[in-house]
Formats: sequence, structure tokens, C-alpha cells
Amino acid sequence: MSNIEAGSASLPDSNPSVNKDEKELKSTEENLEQESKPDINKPPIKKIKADDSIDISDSFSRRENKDNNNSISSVYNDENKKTPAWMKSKTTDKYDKYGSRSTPIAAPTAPVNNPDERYSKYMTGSLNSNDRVRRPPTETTVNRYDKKRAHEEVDDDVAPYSNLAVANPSSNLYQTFQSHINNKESKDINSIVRSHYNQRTQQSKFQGSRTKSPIYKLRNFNNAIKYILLGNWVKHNPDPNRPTVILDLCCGKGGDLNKCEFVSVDQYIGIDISDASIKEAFSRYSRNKARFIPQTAQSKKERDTRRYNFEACFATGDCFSSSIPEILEPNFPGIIDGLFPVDCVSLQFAMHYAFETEEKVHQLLTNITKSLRAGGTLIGTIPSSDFIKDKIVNRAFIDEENRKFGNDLYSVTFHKDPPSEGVFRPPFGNGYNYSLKDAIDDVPEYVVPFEVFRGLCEEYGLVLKYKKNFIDIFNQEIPKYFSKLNKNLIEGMKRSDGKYGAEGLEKEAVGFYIGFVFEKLGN
Ligand SMILES: C[S@@+](CC[C@H](N)C(=O)[O-])C[C@H]1O[C@@H](n2cnc3c(N)ncnc32)[C@H](O)[C@@H]1O
Repeated sequence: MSNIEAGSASLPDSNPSVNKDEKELKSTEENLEQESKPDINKPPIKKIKADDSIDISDSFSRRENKDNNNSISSVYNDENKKTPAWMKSKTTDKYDKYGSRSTPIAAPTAPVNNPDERYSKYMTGSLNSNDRVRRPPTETTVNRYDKKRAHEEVDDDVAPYSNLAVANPSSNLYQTFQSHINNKESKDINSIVRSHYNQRTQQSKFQGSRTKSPIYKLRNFNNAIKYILLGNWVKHNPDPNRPTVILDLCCGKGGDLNKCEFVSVDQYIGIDISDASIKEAFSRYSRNKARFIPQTAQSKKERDTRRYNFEACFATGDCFSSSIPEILEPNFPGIIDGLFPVDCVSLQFAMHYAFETEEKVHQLLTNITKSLRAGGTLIGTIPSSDFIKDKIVNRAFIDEENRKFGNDLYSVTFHKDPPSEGVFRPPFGNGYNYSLKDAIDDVPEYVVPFEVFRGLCEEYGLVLKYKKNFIDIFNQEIPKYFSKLNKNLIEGMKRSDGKYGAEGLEKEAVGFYIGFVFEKLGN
């Protein structure tokens, strides 16, 4: 493609080399939802209860299995037990009961029970997370977490309905998102984030057509970037008898489900701290799930690409303070044995919340490295610390006194005076409030100094494979993806000059972000 500019490209008229799958690429999220009908012939995935409390039954707890001499298929498990996971009929049956998989789960052949010595410190050591995994599930963090939050912010979560100017969802007006969080200053980041995303999920149902959003193009651009990153870096399981599994940490409303179909995963696991988002993600998945999930190699080739041909499960939880088994096992007993290690961990637009404290980052990295198989990938998007540094060094503030940079679409307001050379020490807890019109309303985030993050990743056996800012990703990859991406998505990135990509205020707003990929070391 010759006429690509920074953040833009022209759409070729046709591409004869497009294969069937590419041509039939799924409808946009909106189309997909419109076309879909609930699948009444399949056993339902375990439903998240209406109040989102977790239905924990002792009879399904992993503790009950302790005499089974069950084996371990992931680094989360007890290394002394060697029986293959597929022999654990009891656990497998229990897992099937929840409808998340309809066939027995085969054990991975990778020697995950013999972790590379180099990584033993985080696989079994200092964080002692295996001990945590064996804790009785009746006292899970998820459970405690839900009880705790029952006392918090009920008003904040409900408030948005009353604040909406548009009462009639069929109105032509578009109501731009605004959150209403009381006493924000006195609240911790989790409370603010949860309330914010709960409100956003609720309001989005009443805002009007998303094509009218002031950031419609920007959203399409960001979605295109995620298609590209996942498309290039999700590595299918090398064992044809194993499902390809993606763990979507901080999954939000399930906005990346389409992308998971795009990369043909077999199983999706989504976790988010916002219960409203998880409910929405679950309902989106249920509406669009294929009638029959392909089980054989041949049927996988014939996927109905307008629907989700993968199994999925969703859970509410704090990915930065709890271990993955603590979050998942109470809802899906046996899931760790059955589906872990996974092939990909996706972490989109969320890690900046973890950089509040070093402990949170360590918990997150423990979760990631323990979840991934060797050769599996961590794929993420975060604000660029280089971009932030440039703004500081060049004093490119729109409000010097309030330490604020940005434009009419987005803004960053530092909590304290940033260091004049733009290098934050210590690297954690360097807060700023972020706003993005119609999406994020003055929510605290934390600078992610990328080199610090990269160094920590190496300690956890994750090596950097790719890092680029969004504009460069788009420019370099979009020629390959024009024919693959949905037409509406592409058209939704059309610029005023007829080319495709970001321009003006949007271009600076998307330029704030980078995409990265790490690979888990080992054999
Ligand atoms: C900007 S949204 C991104 C959602 C989704 N990944 C996407 O790309 O569309 C950030 C998400 O991170 C979630 N989040 C923030 N802190 C979290 C935590 N500690 N544990 C789990 N989810 C968290 C929020 O609830 C929100 O859904």
C-alpha cells in the first residue's frame, strides 16, 4: 500500500487473495448483537447471579477433592501430585456440569510440573501463592470481596440512571457519558474504578447509537489496534488435542469477544472488578454464542464466523490483589486443572491501575506468569511513559498550574508536580487523573514506566517481543489487516481527507498508548 501516512491508510478496492474466513469476517459488535439470538439448545454457562454474589457450593469445592490424588496441569497446582488431569473424572465432570466445556479436558503435555529452576522463585516461592491456592474455597477472596463491597458505593452504582438527561433510549440524541461518584477524594482506586465502570456499563444502555459518540472513530481505531495485536500474537496451542485458551484480565464488558473469534480461540476466560461489566460481557457472549461449538479439527474449519464458536466463562474479581485460582475456582471448580496454563493473557487498557503499588504489580505478574504456558503470550495496551515524559520535558501543559496536558478529547492531570526530567522514582504510585470524552471521567491511573515494567517481567520469565505506539502499529500493520477487518470498523476510521486512520485531536489521544507483547520463557 503506497499512500499510508502517519496514522492513516487508504482502503484498497478489493483484495483477491482474501480467503473465505477473512471475507466473512464477523459483523461489527453492533451487527453481531443484532443478528444473534439466544441459544436455547445448549446447556447454559453457569450464570452470574443477579446480585453478582458468587454461588459457592461446598460440594463443588476443590477442597473436597483433596483425597483424589489429582494431578496437576498447571503451575498453580501442587507439584507433588502427578496424575494427569484427564484422569480426574470427578473434577472434569464437575467442570462439565457448569457447561463451560462439553468435552473432557485433556491434560497438557508440557512439563509444567517441573518448572525451570530459574523461575522457581515465583512459581513456588516467595509469594507462596500455591498455599493460597489450596485455601478452602469457602473463604475465597471473591466471596469476601463481594461481602465487602456490599457496604460500598451502592448509591454511586445506581446514581447514573437518575442523572441521565435522555430518558428515552430511542431518542435521536446521544447522551455523552458522565460518571457521578460521591466523595471521590476519600475513596480508594478500586472503589472509584469499580463505580466508574459499573456506571459506564449501565449508562451505555441508554446513551443512544454508539456511532454518534464523539469518540466513535477513536474507539474503532483502538479496536483495530487490538485486532492487530491479538491477530499477530495469539499463539494457538501446539498440541492439537488441547484447546487454545485466552485469559482476558480486566475484560470490561467483553468488547474483545469478537476479536477472540477473529483469532479462533476455543475458550475464553474473562475477569473484571466491575460486576456490571461482567454481567454485560456474559450477556453479550450468550446472545452471540454459536449453536454448536466446533469440537473437531474439521468442524473448527467451518466455524460460523458471525457467532462465537468458543466456550467462555466470566468472573468478578480483583486481578491485582487476588490470585487467579482464588477468583476462578469458586465459580468454576477444576478450571485450573482443565484449562491452565493458557495460551494468551490479554490485558487491555488496564495495567495502569495496577501501578498504584509494587505489591499489585507483583500480584498481577504472578497471575500472568503462572497462567501462561511456555511460549504463550502476554498482549497488552497501556499509556506510554515515553509520551508522558515528552509532555513533561517539553512543558506541553494546557494548564501549567494544574499540571495538566491533553486536548478537548482527553486529558491527564498529575496528582503532584511531575519530575522535570519525566522519570518517575520510585516507579509506583505516580498518579494522575485521566479523562477521555464519553468514556473515562477523571479516573485515577498510574504512570507505567515501561523499562521498569520490562525489567520486572524478565524476573517473572516474560521476555519482551514487541512494543510500539499505536500510530506506528496502525501504519505498519493496517495494510495486512484492511482485507481482514470488518467493513464497518474500517469505515468507522475514515478521515476527513478520505483516508483511514486517526487525525487531529483523536490522533494525539490514541498516540498516548502503546501495545506490547511478552512471551513466557521455557519449553
Ligand atoms: C479501560 S477498561 C478496559 C476494558 C477492556 N479490557 C477493553 O479493552 O475494552 C479498564 C477495565 O479494567 C478493569 N479493572 C480495573 N482495575 C481492575 C482490577 N484490579 N481487577 C480487575 N479489573 C480491573 C475495569 O473495571 C475496566 O473494566
